Amino acid sequence: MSAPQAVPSPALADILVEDVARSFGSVHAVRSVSFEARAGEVTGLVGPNGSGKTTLLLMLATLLVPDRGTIRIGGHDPVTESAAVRAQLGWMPDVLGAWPNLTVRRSLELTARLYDLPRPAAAARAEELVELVDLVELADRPTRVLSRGQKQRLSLARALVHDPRVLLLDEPASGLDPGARIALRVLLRRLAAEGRTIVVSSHVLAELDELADRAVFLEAGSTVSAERVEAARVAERGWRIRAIDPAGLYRALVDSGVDAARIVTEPQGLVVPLAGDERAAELLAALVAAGIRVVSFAPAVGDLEHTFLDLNSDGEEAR
Ligand SMILES: Nc1ncnc2c1ncn2[C@@H]1O[C@H](COP(=O)(O)OP(=O)(O)OP(=O)(O)O)[C@@H](O)[C@H]1O
Repeated sequence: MSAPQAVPSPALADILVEDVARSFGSVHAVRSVSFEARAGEVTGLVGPNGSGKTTLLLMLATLLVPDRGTIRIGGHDPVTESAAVRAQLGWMPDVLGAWPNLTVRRSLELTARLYDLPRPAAAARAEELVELVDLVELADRPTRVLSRGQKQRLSLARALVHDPRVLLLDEPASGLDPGARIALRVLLRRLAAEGRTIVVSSHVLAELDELADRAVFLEAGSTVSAERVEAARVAERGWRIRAIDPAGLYRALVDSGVDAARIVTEPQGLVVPLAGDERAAELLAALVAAGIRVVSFAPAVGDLEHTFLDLNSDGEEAR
């Protein structure tokens, strides 16, 4: 992820959100959110619990009316042109509201019929989708028997039924085992490469790091500014270093100016706080020049997680 924050530029935006707000009584769930999402890209929505991600997605999905601001999906307004928006949009909620007694196959057929597909086309689409999300073996079981991860996959299949150009996914990876997560990532990257616009909210930041082309950070219902995100991204973070000779590595780190009191020993290596890629590159060069046989040298957490944690610690200090 090289460009972590979406910067609005309406000409390129497939989804455009400008200064959107929504309250529930006295609770300001979304205070001021602005961002864009582009076709062919996966945009990640990142924020702590209660920061307004689901409320925002519901407004994009035409299911909740904003109190203020502008939303455009492919140029259409979800409030005044909800039919046009729904026709091009697939929505995967965080909890599947399935028809419990219908089979997986029937529930997909029925969803396709609701999108006006004729009966044979709906059956064929259901068949394609159970294969796509790997539910063939469960296709004739009622949806109530599905596990959480299997329900997530059915929910994704339902979102894809009408081959939408825009996909909104609320926590799609939650409940998925590691294999299913990789399959989801591969599928979403493929759908984006086909030119779709994909917005994903997730707490699984390592997952989003590999999936998202850009990220929008939310904090207490507002988008975090690009400047703050960049400052958090380049702030000091732990780098994990492993060498053939750990004791030699430790000595070389101290000789290179790293504060011994801040070196943390972990089973997978020594963790050292470093600010910025330049400093990391210098230290690696110094270790190699000192004859240390370095096996691995990488940030201890991914870009998104580091930025998220740094922004949150900012927020804590401000409170
Ligand atoms: N229908 C509602 N009525 C009252 N308050 C609500 C309603 N929906 C959301 N909220 C409140 O709005 C805030 C934002 O909630 P939202 O579900 O959008 O956050 P989120 O970022 O999706 O959280 P999480 O990561 O936990 O899913 C929370 O304080 C929540 O309690």
